[in-house]
Formats: sequence, C-alpha cells, structure tokens
Amino acid sequence: MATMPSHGLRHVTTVRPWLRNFRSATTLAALPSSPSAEDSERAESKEKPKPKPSSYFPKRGQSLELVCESLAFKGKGLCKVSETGFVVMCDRALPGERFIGRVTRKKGTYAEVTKVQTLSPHWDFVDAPCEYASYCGGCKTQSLSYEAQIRAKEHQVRELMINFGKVSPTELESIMKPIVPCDIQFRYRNKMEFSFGSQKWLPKESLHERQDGIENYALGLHAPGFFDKVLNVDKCLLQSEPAEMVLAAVQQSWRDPQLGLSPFDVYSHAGFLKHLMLRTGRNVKTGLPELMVNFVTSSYKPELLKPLLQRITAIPEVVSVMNNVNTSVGNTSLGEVEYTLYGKSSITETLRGLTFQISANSFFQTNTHQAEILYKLIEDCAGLRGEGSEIVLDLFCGTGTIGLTLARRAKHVYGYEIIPQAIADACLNAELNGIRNATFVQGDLNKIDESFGNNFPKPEIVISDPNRPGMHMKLIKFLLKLKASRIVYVSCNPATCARDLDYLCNGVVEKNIKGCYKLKSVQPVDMFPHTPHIECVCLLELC
Ligand SMILES: C[S@@+](CC[C@H](N)C(=O)[O-])C[C@H]1O[C@@H](n2cnc3c(N)ncnc32)[C@H](O)[C@@H]1O
Repeated sequence: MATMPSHGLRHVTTVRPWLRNFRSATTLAALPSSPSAEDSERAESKEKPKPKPSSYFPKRGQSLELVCESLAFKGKGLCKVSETGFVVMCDRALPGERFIGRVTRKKGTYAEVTKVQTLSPHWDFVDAPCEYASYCGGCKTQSLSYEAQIRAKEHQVRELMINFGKVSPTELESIMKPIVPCDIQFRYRNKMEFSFGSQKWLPKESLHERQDGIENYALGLHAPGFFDKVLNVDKCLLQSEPAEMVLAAVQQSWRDPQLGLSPFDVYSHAGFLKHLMLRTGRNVKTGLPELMVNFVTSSYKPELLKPLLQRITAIPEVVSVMNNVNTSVGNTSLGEVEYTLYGKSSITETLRGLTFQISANSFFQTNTHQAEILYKLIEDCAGLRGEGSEIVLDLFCGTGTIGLTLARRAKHVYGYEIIPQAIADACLNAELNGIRNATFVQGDLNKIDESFGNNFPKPEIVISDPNRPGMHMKLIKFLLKLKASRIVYVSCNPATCARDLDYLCNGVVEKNIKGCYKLKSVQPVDMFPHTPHIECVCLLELC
C-alpha cells in the first residue's frame, strides 16, 4: 500500500507539556522539575493560552475523539484532548491516527484509553508483513514505516534528555547523534520463547469460533494483558529461518491426541508442556547457523517428547535439544533441573571476534547483528588507549560480553552482576577466549556499601549497563565518589537513563549530592525494530 500523505502536525517536535503531566505518574515522579523544560513550557503557553489540563479529567468509560501526536513510553501513542490539552495514552495508536478511544484508566495526571475505532489511519502507513501484527504484543509498530519508527524513537530520546536529563536543547543539539538504525528489520532475534496454553486467545470478532479441548490449545505468544491466553502463531518473522522450521514442525504435531501431550494450565496447574524456547547461534568453524530447542515442561517425561524430537532433529541446523523441568505452579521458563535430550548442551555465537558459549538459560544479546554495532560504539566511547594500562569496571556485566570485548585493550576488567549463572558463564567465556585479565563477581549493585570500592583498583573507565529501572542511588553516590575519568552508560530505558545522567552531571540538590560529570555524547541505537525498545550509549567525562 502507498505511503499515507503526511500533514502539518507531523513535524511537531516541542510537545513537552505532556512530559510534565506524564512525569508525575511514572516512577520518575520524584524528579525535580526541569528549569529548561519549564522555561520552554512557559514560552509555549505565552504563545497559545490553553485551559489548565489539570482542570479537566475525562471519566472512565467516556469516549473521546483523539489524534495521536507521537510515540511515548512503551511505544504508547500520545494524544491530547482538543481544547484542554489533557494527555491521554493509547496502546497501538500511531502518530497521525485519528480514532475513537474509550477511557479505561486514570493515572495521576493523564488517562489511558483503548482504541475503539480508527477514523483515519496513521501517517507513514505500510502493510505489516506479519499476519499477527495487529494482535501480537511483540511488534506493535510493524505498520509504521521503519523510517518513521526510528524517527519516533529518536524524538523520544531527545524529549527525555531535555526534560528528565535537564540537558539544554542547544547543548543536546551538539552532543546527540542520529539514531543508528538496524539494517536487518526481520529475522534479527536469536532467541524466541513461545508458550503452550490451554486457552487460545481470539480477537473479539472471532470469539464465536471458540471451541473446547484440543481445538482451544495454543502455542505462541501471550496476548498483551492476558497471562492465561496465548495467541497461536505458526510463524514469527523476527526469528531465524531454522527456528521457523522448528516452530512449524512442533505446531504440526503437538496436538495429535496419540502423542498424549497437553499444555500446562495456569489455573488447574495440570498439563505437561510449558514453553518452547528457540535459540539460534553460529558454528564458529563453519559460520553456519546452529539451533538449540529447549522444551520447558512441568515434569521429566522424555518418552513423551520423543515423537517431537524425531521431527525436529531432522532439521539439520538443530544441534541441541534441552529439557528444562520446572515443577513449580508458576509459568517461568527457568528449570530447576536441565536435561540434554539431543546433541550438545550449549551453542556458540561470535561477537566482536570473541566466541561465546550460550546455554539454555544464559543471557546473551538477542540481536547479534546489532550487538556488533552497539559494542563497537561502546568500545569507541570507552576510548581505551590500548597499552593495557587501564582498569575497566563493568557494572551489570551479565555474561561479561562487554567487559571481555574491552579486556583486549585493558589492564584488567572487573565485572559485577547479580545472577550467579551469568557470572559462571562470564568466567567460562573468559576462559574460552583465553582472557586472563578479567574478574567477574556476583553481587547486588543495589546493596553496595562503603567498602565496595575496596574490591578493585580505581578504574579509569566505568561501563554501566543496568536493566530498565536504571541505577540505584547508592551506586550513583558511589560513582560520584569514585571519580573515574569516563563513564559509558549503556541503557535500554532512555527515561531512567536521562534521570541517572542528570544525577551524575547535576547532582541531587535535596540530598546535598553534587554532580561531577559532563555529558559528552548521546547515541540512540535501534536494537529491536517494530518494538518500542530503545537502546542508548552515553559518554560522561569527569569535570
Ligand atoms: C541490560 S543487562 C546487561 C548485560 C550485559 N552488560 C550485556 O551487555 O550483555 C543488565 C544486567 O544487570 C543485571 N542486574 C540487574 N539488577 C542487578 C543488580 N541489582 N545488581 C547487579 N546486577 C544486576 C541483570 O541480571 C542483567 O544481566
């Protein structure tokens, strides 16, 4: 389908008042307001007086006609109620889309709506290649052109850096680099986890087709907001071709009543099959893909899996079939015990010239292609002299991938991580690559005390790659006291990233904490096309 014509609203870049509304309802509520943001808000309000958004609050169940202005937190569409400017967030509303939304939830100073009917479609429309795109929680923006997706992500980072990071717009202009797009927009994921379920999720219009028993079984992805319902999928365009073949082979046979297989039921806790995890790596000698299939089951009954095993091991890329047994009533994919049903117990992948061994439960960057680019950016920011004289502190090191890629040019790398298995993998990966100047330690970085800095020599470079909540204040205080020359902050959540950058640069006045860093660069990277996720690599230098 042809691209939809754009109109005047498309290039609106200063929509900051929503952040003021939105901020108080997020985990960032405690942030002091940004003078630069307030100044620009004041400037805007002088130009165009509007009724105070706080004086208006739509009722639950109320229908509103809305236009989505941009994408915000979690990729939700940001809209403002006409006349009042009141902020409304809507899942799956895309920029430019005019629609009727029904208010479902009031959240602090904004409301959430669900889309009832699209009146006119969004800008930059493209046909979504995946048949499940409009239901699946994975790819929410597949029908938005890729160019528009990355523009929206870049815009989001810019807004957050100005409003939460308190970087002035002029300064940001000189330090924020254009987002690095992902050249591969499909088949980029090396890991997919599908769930077995006894209740198939159906779109509203097909609910009358609901059947009982086997017909209601599903293997696929949880429908957004439903822990008990699974959207049955026969393919997923994000995974590799061999993984696609395995999924098809399992789908063709697992419901056969003669096999006696049943999905785990989250209510009755009966049933055998919990998850199907597919991981794609690469044979380091041949460069060809190799695949691990991991069945997560509620008990250990290998004879039940035998017929499936026969089918999937006929696919040449399958080199490992694992069985993680999780007997708990919960539905997590981590097994208490792990069995190798076929082939090897791990697969391999290469990243920045190093080899990594990946087992069923070890963490590894899910987009290997883009991780190469991300890690190169991190290396560039770290700016190691290469004489082997500098100490690197790798915080939130996972399986040590970043630290190990830097170890070649460093004197020593010290990595910290909370998950013991990840630390074990990091040590194994160091050994596998003949790296002896790296030490990985298990520990909770949210619980460090005064003595933390005694565990390693003073580093010149700190890499910090926290998960979504960002860094704990204890760690911020530690870094401000440590005063390493450079901090490379890698983030998968630009909101908490902007907050932490502000703390490191400007301190926290209420807590009498002084900042001592200067933000030198902000580089957004798109690791996951069609999803709301945004990665950023930021460089801070000691003032
Ligand atoms: C975004 S991942 C980064 C992993 C690694 N740097 C990489 O690139 O592969 C964040 C890591 O932080 C770890 N983590 C989360 N909370 C932690 C905490 N409180 N203390 C230490 N590590 C933590 C997670 O287990 C995870 O491995």
